[in-house]
Amino acid sequence: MQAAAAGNRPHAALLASPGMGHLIPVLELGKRLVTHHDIAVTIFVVATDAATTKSLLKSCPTTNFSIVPLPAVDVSHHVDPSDHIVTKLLVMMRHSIPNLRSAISALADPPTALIVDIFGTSTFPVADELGMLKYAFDTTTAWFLATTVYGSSAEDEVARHVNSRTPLVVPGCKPVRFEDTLDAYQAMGDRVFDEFQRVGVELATADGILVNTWEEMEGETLEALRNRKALKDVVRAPVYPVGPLVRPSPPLETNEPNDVVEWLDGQPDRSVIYVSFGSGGTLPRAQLAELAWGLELSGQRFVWVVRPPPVEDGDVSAAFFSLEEESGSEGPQRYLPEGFLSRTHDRGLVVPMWASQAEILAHPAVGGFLSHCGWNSTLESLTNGVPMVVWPLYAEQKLNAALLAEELQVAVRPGYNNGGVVKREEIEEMVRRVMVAEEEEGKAMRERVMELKESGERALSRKLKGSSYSALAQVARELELNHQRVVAKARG
Ligand SMILES: O=c1ccn([C@@H]2O[C@H](COP(=O)(O)OP(=O)(O)O[C@H]3O[C@H](CO)[C@@H](O)[C@H](O)[C@H]3O)[C@@H](O)[C@H]2O)c(=O)[nH]1
Repeated sequence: MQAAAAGNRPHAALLASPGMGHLIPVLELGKRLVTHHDIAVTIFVVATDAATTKSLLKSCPTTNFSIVPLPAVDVSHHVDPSDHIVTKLLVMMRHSIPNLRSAISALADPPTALIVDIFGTSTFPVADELGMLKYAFDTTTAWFLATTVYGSSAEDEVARHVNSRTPLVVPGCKPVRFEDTLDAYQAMGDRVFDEFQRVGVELATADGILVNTWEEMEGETLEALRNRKALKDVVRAPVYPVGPLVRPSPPLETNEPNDVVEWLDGQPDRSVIYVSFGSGGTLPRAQLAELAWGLELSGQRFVWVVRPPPVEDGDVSAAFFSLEEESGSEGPQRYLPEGFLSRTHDRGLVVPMWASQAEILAHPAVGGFLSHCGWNSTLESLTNGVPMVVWPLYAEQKLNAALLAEELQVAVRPGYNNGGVVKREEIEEMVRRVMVAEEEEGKAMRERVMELKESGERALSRKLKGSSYSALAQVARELELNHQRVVAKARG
């Protein structure tokens, strides 16, 4: 834990739900509020893997920035082990409300705003009780935000979408195909659906919603969230696109020895495809084998972060709460095809469980990313100019895949196969389409990615007063005004 935030500037409490995919963008938002907008920040973190969290703290500001872990809550009596990951997260966050309330109340410098990620909206009443402004931070796309809020107000339309497998038409946005829809909608009738619908309702009560996207990335959807009557009526709160907020790769002087980076140093530029399924993704055993074969047949260099297959084949988010290294010495050999590691040892690196992804994607040797398209991984890829093979697994990832492959055309994706195994030939072909330098398609994708990378940089630029910089500056102004009101009231 670092020193408590203090001083006369506005102070915001940020709340991160479990999982690196939520903690990382919340930390980045906090850093930016401190360094660019002179806001003091305290970040409350609900149970996340301690070792990896520690590694993230190295690049955090040392003043006006504190991190407070909230005590772990035992929700085993409130969720079933088979419940969807989204249900588990939402229940954990709800049961963290008393801890959050006492932790905020214990701060010497009381924060005047609460900013929560999308799983933390149930804590808004704490902000109301303590007279704080309340903001949500959508750590994924504007399209997801529009769908979630609209879907919570149009249950009949969602039911039609699910039952007749027709697209969900969210006003002003690209329609959501059933095949790309949110996990929570596909599970209509299960607990996760009701839990998720509640998020949409709570989101609509925020004083503002920050989104990790930018104007050039999702201009049309952002416009719909702002101006289209049908959506504006359900969203109500102003929407602030503040992205792309991504974890920087460590600056050179703080680099620690890293085997993967050393290996990449020896490879030609843009010759390596990086393969990873985010902080919680795993593949069933049969799919792991096909992926190994596909990579081998593609003839391309690769770095692959591998996790053991889940006990239940369908449980593709199995590693979400547990990133423990495997015990025993066999490691990935146990579940990869026999001889794969020795046949590919001169052009491939298999990394068990976790790799320093931000550094890897920033390396010039990396020319493609096969990813589950979690939004942080996506942004890390785009901001490094790396086109993708997108392989969505759960949550809103199919929506992201559609955006990347069809709308932005910076990725290829497997055909729909109803959850079956993607075959080695298809994997080989996708990898080659992105990686082989002579492929026109790959070249065109790379150019589009570079345009997005540059537009993202412009959006964040303080000097150019870019759109995302200005949106966060507006939020900071609101915090400042509220802070002044609170100070004036306290003085009587
Ligand atoms: O070996 C690894 C694996 C992951 N990461 C980092 O962990 C983060 C993973 O985030 P993300 O790519 O968004 O994946 P998830 O952890 O799966 O993210 C959850 O949160 C995202 C943002 O809300 C959603 O888009 C996803 O669907 C949801 O699963 C990224 O910053 C990665 O760089 C590493 O550093 N090393």
